[in-house]
Amino acid sequence: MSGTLVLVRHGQSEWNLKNLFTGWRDPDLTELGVQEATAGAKALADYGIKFDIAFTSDLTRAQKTCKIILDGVGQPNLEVIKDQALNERDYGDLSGLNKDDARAKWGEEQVHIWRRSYDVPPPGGESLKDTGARVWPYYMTEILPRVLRGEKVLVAAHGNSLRSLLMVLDRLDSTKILGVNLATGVPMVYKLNADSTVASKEVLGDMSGAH
Ligand SMILES: O=C(O)[C@@H](CO)OP(=O)(O)O
Repeated sequence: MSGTLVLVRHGQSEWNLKNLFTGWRDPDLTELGVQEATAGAKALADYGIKFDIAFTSDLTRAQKTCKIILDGVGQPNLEVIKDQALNERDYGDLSGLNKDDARAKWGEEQVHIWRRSYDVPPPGGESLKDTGARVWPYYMTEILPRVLRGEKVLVAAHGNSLRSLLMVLDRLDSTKILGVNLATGVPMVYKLNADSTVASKEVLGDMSGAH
């Protein structure tokens, strides 16, 4: 067994609350989002983990979640690497639109395909496959080598950038990933084998309400 990889989706953002497609737009966390990140931090503190390094995206909601977690586990000064490779999937022309308005305009099924399918991009945006094409190489070159060296690594990122990583870690194919939703602020603790496969996965919280 080698190191530990902790993945966490940012807490609720202002645009999650307003039900808007967000993508690369940069809203802040809501008060609830701060509470969710704080609860995730407490779960990790209770778990007893001390990180060696943290990664986050170029977006405020993930960076703040990362900071809240590091403060909560007593590591406020830990090095944090920020990279847009971990950004949310770019929602293109849908960015800033209301998700219910989009359903009324294009239909429930089309919107679900844009939101959760593997390889159908929203107009002008990235599919999950496109997102993976930047997340996976970044994971392979920057994150995984540290885990394989035995480090404990935090990744605070986004629903879809993390879904693309889950396809690799949980061996989910393009059909199975369709039904996967991540709750905000709930840490997923992976222990990896030396060959980079998953030895164990523990979810520190409730994923059931995720949508
Ligand atoms: O709006 C977004 O960028 C994402 C995450 O909130 O939405 P979805 O759940 O549709 O992937």
